[in-house]
Amino acid sequence: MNIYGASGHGKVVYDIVKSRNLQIDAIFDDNVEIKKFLGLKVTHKPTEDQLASPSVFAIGDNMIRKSVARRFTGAIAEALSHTSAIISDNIKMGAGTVVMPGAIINSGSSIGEHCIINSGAVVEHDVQLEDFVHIAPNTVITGNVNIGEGTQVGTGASVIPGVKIGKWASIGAGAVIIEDVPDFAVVVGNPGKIIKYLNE
Ligand SMILES: CC(=O)SCCNC(=O)CCNC(=O)[C@H](O)C(C)(C)COP(=O)(O)OP(=O)(O)OC[C@H]1O[C@@H](n2cnc3c(N)ncnc32)[C@H](O)[C@@H]1OP(=O)(O)O
Repeated sequence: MNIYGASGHGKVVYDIVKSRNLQIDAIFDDNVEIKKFLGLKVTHKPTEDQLASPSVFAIGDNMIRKSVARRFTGAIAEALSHTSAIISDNIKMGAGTVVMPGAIINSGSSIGEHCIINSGAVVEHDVQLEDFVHIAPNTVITGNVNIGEGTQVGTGASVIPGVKIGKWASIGAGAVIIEDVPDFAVVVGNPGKIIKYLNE
């Protein structure tokens, strides 16, 4: 398979692929200045043959990951998880999603495409995450929470049961979310308060 994104996030995705004993065929990156990644050659213009092998987008920024994924013409990898992650059999996970070391995803949850469930994050039962969501390291999403497309929940944040968070919102590191969050809102603190809205 291929890793698209020769970045810090890409290094952790590399470890996931290695933990599964999968073969890495190529590393892609749009930045022509990046020539090497963990000792491997970086490809800037993939060939048709390379595009036939499934790719995972190792790009931490949700908006950039979406734009790269949407214009990509090659095969896309199935969801990929580190062997140390604990994932219920009773969940759905879309293509391109990555689950980092030590993360937990419990029964009844549904994870969209190209999401990141980062190191040590907990996604409890019956959670629904739309595409391109990032749950940052050590964050806790409790039961029956819904999170819209492209939202990032910052490291160490907690979301109490049943809360709905809109699309392309940004939850600050360490925030405690106890009520619904609208689309594009930036929320920080305990209890979480809206400080601004991101430009649609
Ligand atoms: C493997 C990995 O590395 S995954 C990476 C995961 N990434 C994260 O967890 C990052 C989470 N991001 C944050 O917490 C950011 O601070 C954000 C998104 C909430 C806000 O970022 P910005 O829009 O740049 O806001 P900015 O830094 O200008 O701060 C605005 C105000 O909010 C406050 N603020 C920012 N973040 C927080 C926070 N997490 N908790 C409390 N207050 C905060 C600032 O102190 C500032 O207050 P002031 O106006 O009184 O001075």
